[in-house]
Amino acid sequence: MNVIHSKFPGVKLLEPNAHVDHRGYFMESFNESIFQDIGFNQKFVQDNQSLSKDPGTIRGLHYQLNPKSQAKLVRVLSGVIYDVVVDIRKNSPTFGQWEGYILSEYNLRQLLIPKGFAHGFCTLVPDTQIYYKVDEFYSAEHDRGILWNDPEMNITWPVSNPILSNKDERLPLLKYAELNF
Ligand SMILES: Cc1cn([C@H]2C[C@H](O)[C@@H](COP(=O)(O)OP(=O)(O)O[C@H]3O[C@H](C)C(=O)[C@H](O)[C@H]3O)O2)c(=O)[nH]c1=O
Repeated sequence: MNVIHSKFPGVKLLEPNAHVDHRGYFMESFNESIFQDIGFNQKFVQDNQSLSKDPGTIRGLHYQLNPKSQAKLVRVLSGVIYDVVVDIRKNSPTFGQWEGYILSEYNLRQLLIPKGFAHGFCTLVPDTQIYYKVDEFYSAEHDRGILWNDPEMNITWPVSNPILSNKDERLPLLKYAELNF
């Protein structure tokens, strides 16, 4: 597993070792020992999967409030996404800063996102399916979000008129978001 560090301590891009042969490839898509080796000792308790039919779909930016905040391990089963994290830890020197990464069925990259970050992605091709592990169960009452195109965050998305859920269309700006990290 190759580990690529990001601008945020704790946010890491992971490149699994794919064993390629004439049939295709095999890889260990998750191995707990590797996460212990990189200092991630939380236990994943829930797996999620979503399909976005059209390119230019943005899901996010989402997070759960403490005590139900979630670390996430995101990967792409099929398709390509531009995956974005935003530091929402109020006392962090990088509060409100973001970074984006291309995850795809081709680069097999996975993104490890610790608690304290909002997460969202934009699909770049049709029928993109993502699969991600979280270390805290879903809690609708702790589910929060930040508007994708908040001008202060100024995220450079690959689309300007995305497909959004009704919920995501009405998310607050970061400065009005409820945060307790
Ligand atoms: C997240 C979640 C949702 N749901 C239900 C709630 C809604 O009735 C339905 C769709 O939920 P939502 O529109 O929040 O799904 P996404 O827009 O894909 O949100 C997710 O995508 C962004 C990028 C994330 O990082 C979050 O993990 C997650 O919020 O599934 C559940 O039953 N369990 C869950 O864990």
